Amino acid sequence: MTKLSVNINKIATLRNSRGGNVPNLVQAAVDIQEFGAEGITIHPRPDERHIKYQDAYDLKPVVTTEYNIEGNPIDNFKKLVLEVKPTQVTLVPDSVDQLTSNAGWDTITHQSYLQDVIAEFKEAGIRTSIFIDTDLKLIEAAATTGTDRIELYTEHFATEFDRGNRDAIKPYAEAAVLAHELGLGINAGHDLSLENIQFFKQNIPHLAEVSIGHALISESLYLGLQNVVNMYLDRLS
Ligand SMILES: CC(=O)[C@@H](O)[C@H](O)COP(=O)(O)O
Ligand SMILES: NCC(=O)COP(=O)(O)O
Repeated sequence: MTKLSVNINKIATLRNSRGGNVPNLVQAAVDIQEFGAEGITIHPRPDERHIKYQDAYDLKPVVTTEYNIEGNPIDNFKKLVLEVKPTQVTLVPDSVDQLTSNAGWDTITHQSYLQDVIAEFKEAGIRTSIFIDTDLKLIEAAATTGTDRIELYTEHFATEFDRGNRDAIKPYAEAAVLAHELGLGINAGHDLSLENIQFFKQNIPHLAEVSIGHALISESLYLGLQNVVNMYLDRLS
């Protein structure tokens, strides 16, 4: 079964645009879970452009499914995650000012750093995942970091899918097969959408979770949030 974790960053973007509390992020998380989503994801960036650090604390009591906090493990982020204790932390090698996530970890170069950070979160009882590309050498090195899971970075797949290139799925399928053989759980995310999610799901073995935000919230502007959540669940079933 592949769990749908809804990334609510873009709801926070809308909320912040007027400086108040509309739409209410906590209520949105409650409703999204009632609509059937199996997780809530947030990505508090250092500039708090959308999710604020306080949101991570405010959401903790209402996320009764799986709570996934994503980010670069800088000191403030590590402190936040260790205090909030979500179900899962997903480590992403983002720089402070980049527009969005655009690369996975170099698990070879950063092997010892990742080992230390992952050990700290695992010691706190938090499941770990690391954002990664499909390079098989990087997948192999991910296994020795001690991480519970990897999150396949799916932007390239989504871009190629839009161009009609269905062969772009092959590196992701190969990476998933290797990761499973190495004992790694498999998540995926970035630019997944109603258009591409079913094809992705059908071709990726052992897919435990997808985290989807930008497309899902954009699609909800036209089709409604509850309807879109259920459309994703149908495509993932
Ligand atoms: C790691 C990942 O792919 C998502 O967390 C994505 O980065 C969302 O971040 P933004 O909503 O800031 O684009
Ligand atoms: N980890 C991916 C995520 O949380 C959402 O990415 P996107 O769907 O906003 O591109």
